Amino acid sequence: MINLPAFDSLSAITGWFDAMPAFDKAAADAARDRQAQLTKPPGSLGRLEELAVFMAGWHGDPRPRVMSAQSLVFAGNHGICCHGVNPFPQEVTTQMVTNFERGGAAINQLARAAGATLSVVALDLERPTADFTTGPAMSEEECLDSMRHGAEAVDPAADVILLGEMGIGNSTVAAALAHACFGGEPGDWVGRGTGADDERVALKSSVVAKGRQAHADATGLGILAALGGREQAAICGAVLAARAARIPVLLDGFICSASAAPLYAAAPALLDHCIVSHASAEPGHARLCAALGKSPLLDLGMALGEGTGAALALSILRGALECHNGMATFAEAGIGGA
Ligand SMILES: O=C(O)c1ccc[n+]([C@@H]2O[C@H](COP(=O)([O-])O)[C@@H](O)[C@H]2O)c1
Ligand SMILES: Cc1cc2nc[nH]c2cc1C
Repeated sequence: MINLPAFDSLSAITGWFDAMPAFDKAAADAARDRQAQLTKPPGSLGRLEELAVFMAGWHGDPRPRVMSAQSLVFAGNHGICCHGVNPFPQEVTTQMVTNFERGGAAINQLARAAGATLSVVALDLERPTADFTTGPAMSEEECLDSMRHGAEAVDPAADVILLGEMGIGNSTVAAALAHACFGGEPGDWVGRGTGADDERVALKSSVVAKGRQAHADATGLGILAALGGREQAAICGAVLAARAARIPVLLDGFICSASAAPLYAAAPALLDHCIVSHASAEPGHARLCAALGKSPLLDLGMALGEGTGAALALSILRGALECHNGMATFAEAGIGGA
């Protein structure tokens, strides 16, 4: 398990932030130097070059490798489903967890294809969070407990962590988190999720507006407890644990990015070791990525969740590191530089 102080209170967690490991600039500079010597025109591997430098800085190693990749899917249920924000019934969360366990979901195929292990963590599915329009979704203790579960699930031996989620109704939760962290109108963050029609989209906006009204004073990790769900809290715990162990993180789509937003609201540098793996088809994701200062790696028109975009991004990351470590330099290949 990764060594972190006890998850005693949300304010105590905020106190850890300054002591979290930072990017190793010397290792990143050495990786950048190597990129300049590889047998290609400078910059011609585009984002792959940035990925290699990013991995070097977080691993503290100019020649970073991905020997072990862990995909983590957190599942939770949500009190706001009582408003009818979800086209699919809430039981689908548990049914999909069974599907993950039997190997039948998209993430099973994509994690295997990308060479990642898959761990699924179901968080108290029989006991949905509370309806955030009338009170906090989670008590501080409930929120801390889910953060702890998320942190404990991270494999300290992993070289990269892929985060994903499953939770019927959580596109409304994600919109509420993004709205509370970054402002704007509820409609800026609400989308169709698993297939809401226009009427249901309008209902989702009104639920998000009521949630914000009910928790207007919430800031930072207080937003996570007030408006989030257990899988969102677990994602935050996993992001913190990965950071403590210098393990880079691939965040999945809209829901996963919004889940991490309260950490950004508490201290923007806390997401420096995270990459947004793909641009979700949910319309609020572009705005959310801009607010987080992240540029998604892929854009495949996907909006599934489960960590599917993160699994696909792992293959890109592997390609980047194969080039970084395996290519010859101009000197080695006897090719004249520019
Ligand atoms: O992360 C995304 O980009 C994303 C976009 C739309 C839907 N989802 C998934 O769909 C579920 C939430 O949708 P809904 O309609 O029930 O709020 C949840 O299980 C998410 O994993 C995920
Ligand atoms: C079937 C189904 C699969 C999912 N995977 C992630 N969210 C989902 C939502 C539904 C409804």
